[in-house]
Amino acid sequence: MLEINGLVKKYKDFILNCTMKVERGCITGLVGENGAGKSTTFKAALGLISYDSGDITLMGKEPSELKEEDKSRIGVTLAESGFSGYLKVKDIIPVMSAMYPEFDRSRFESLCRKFGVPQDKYIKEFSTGMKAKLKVLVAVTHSADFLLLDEPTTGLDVMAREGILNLLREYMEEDENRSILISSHISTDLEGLCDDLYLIHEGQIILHEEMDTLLNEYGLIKADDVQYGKLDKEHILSVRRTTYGYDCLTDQRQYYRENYPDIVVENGSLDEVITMMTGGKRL
Ligand SMILES: Nc1ncnc2c1ncn2[C@@H]1O[C@H](COP(=O)(O)OP(=O)(O)OP(=O)(O)O)[C@@H](O)[C@H]1O
Repeated sequence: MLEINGLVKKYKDFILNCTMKVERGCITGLVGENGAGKSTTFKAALGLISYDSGDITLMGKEPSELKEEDKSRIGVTLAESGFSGYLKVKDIIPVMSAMYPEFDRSRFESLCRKFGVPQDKYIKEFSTGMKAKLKVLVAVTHSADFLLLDEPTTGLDVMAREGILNLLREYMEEDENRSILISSHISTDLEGLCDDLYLIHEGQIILHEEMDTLLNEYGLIKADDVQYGKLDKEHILSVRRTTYGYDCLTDQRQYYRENYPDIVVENGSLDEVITMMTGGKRL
């Protein structure tokens, strides 16, 4: 669905260097802290910004070659985009119908009711969460094959977040050929949703792994100074000094459990994997 190879985008004090792939039928997550380069990646993929080098193929074409018909098969939410505040939801319905041949008006209206998005109120009077929900509801109601969702859950409360994540799961279940690329700095959003995860840090992809592997094979070793000294470092990805010794991130927790029964090896949450990869010393 999307292939990015050696994308380089330079700003004054920032360089993005990104290679990633979104497979058909998969939900791929892009996680990273503020300013890591998530939105820049999305904008480049959609042809909204120029880039210095690299190749991008979106649904088989370069972004600049995408025709209106191709674009109508993509559902997009961008962090800083949105509808004019001087419109009401009922005003944007005819616009959506004109733009997207497959726009499903009745589903859109029913989702607006379900998610508490008012149809008769100016968008400028919407709360942050209402605006965020509206963007996702538009993206999922025109039979797109591919959703590119940049921070779709930002500003949503816990219940609304869960509702939107469920909506995305349903969207995928409806057609096995669909795909989603979703970014977030909230790792728990991605943990229960994505098949595949990329971690971006200071413009670089520093980790790419299947979610199952991350959750089932990664682990956090808690070693004191002596234990750390004896530890085989072969499968250690990063290390962080602690008050009692060292925390070590491994992608083979079972190996350490079997070979070092005296050392604590925790499963490690996705948050811990991210913190260790971005804040620890990578080996
Ligand atoms: N138009 C621009 N001109 C100059 N620098 C820019 C521009 N757009 C983005 N940047 C810089 O590129 C870097 C990456 O920004 P980007 O918006 O891609 O990050 P992000 O991962 O989406 O962050 P956030 O989670 O805060 O939205 C930042 O240092 C930002 O200041």
